[in-house]
Amino acid sequence: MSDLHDLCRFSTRPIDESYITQLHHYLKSGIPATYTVEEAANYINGIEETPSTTTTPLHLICMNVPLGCTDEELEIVEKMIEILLEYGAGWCFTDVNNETPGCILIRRGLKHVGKLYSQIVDAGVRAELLLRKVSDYDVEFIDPEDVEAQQNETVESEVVVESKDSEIDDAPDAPSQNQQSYLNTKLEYVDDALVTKDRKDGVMMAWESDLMKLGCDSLFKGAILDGDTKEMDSEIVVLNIGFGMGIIDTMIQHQHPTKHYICEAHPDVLKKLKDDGWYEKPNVVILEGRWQDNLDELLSQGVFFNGIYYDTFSEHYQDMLELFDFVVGLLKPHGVFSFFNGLGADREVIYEVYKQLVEIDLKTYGLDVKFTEVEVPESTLKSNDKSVWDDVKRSYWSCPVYYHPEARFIDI
Ligand SMILES: C[S@@+](CC[C@H](N)C(=O)[O-])C[C@H]1O[C@@H](n2cnc3c(N)ncnc32)[C@H](O)[C@@H]1O
Repeated sequence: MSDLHDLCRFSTRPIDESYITQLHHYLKSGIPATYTVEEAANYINGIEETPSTTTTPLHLICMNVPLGCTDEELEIVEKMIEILLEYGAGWCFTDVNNETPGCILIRRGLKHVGKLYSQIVDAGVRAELLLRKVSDYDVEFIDPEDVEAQQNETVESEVVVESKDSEIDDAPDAPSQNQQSYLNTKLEYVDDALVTKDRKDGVMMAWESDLMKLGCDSLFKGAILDGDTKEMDSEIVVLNIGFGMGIIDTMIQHQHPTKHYICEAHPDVLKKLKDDGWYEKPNVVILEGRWQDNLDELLSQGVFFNGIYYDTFSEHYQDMLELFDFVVGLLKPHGVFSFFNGLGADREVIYEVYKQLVEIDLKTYGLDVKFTEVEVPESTLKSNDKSVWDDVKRSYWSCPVYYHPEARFIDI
């Protein structure tokens, strides 16, 4: 334990300006804001190997900020967090309990106390935007510690950006991480889920039905031409990307759209579409293959949609950004774009970061996204005795609230 770590434990009260002075002193004297308790312990004990967990000063602050601190003390703690972040403290390092600083605040019931939590979420958004710029411009780092810090952050953030999955133990070529290996993997429809046959990764699960209902309703809101008179479009055309269990597509069919496009890439799912008679439905058009290989054609045909829904598997946030290019070209002026919002959803704080990021990204495409907060079934939380993940190897959800997105062009 170093002096910096001691300071972040708040062993003396009140927490006053002297904390700020000391923090500045340690950081200016060269102690990195990311200096971990594990590194300090190794240093003291003469151990050379790099520790696998990273308990940073930010973790200590979140762990030790007193529950009953005064407003003045809280302001000092917020200032300390601000300073540490300015000095490069990472927002998504994980400690020995696999918790980030934000996770600790949530566990301690401090999510809504002062600005502590939002400071960390904001830092997450900034870090993700910065990392993107760094990768875009291939920036070179001069200080090796900077490289290490960025790499550490990237480890987590790469995991986060998937549309449906994120657990750290997966190899980059695992079906959940790599689209080609997913498409080569056998799938299996079981009772309440679609899973990969060998690993039992959940591709789609019935507990999401209520969320699909929200998605379906959003698509048809894009058919309303005038909010006051409720005048409807004479032709209602919708596109769903990712059939899975066909939950949202069945709901869409019940609304009798003029045309219903379904884009699906996996051969086993396409077989299910055939077996279940989807090819014979008069208003259904099946686009076989990945959306990346199909949507160009729709653009050149001049097809426009009242609603577009996106819910795939084994895709990354970067894929979604590429999809936005098509969305703006394919959506009617009153149209609605929605998607299964599982971005970073296996960790609440990351889920919040991606909620803000996707809002920023959609805005650059002229789309304004509104989120509706929905409580998800308790059975989706792994802490429960009986959970929806019992027979599934990997879970992709661990947040109490779902943020249902509905995006429209900004001036509509
Ligand atoms: C989570 S499921 C969709 C579930 C669906 N929303 C429902 O209500 O049942 C994801 C589906 O997307 C498909 N998929 C994955 N990547 C795709 C891509 N690039 N283009 C089209 N479909 C894709 C998968 O094969 C899978 O059937």
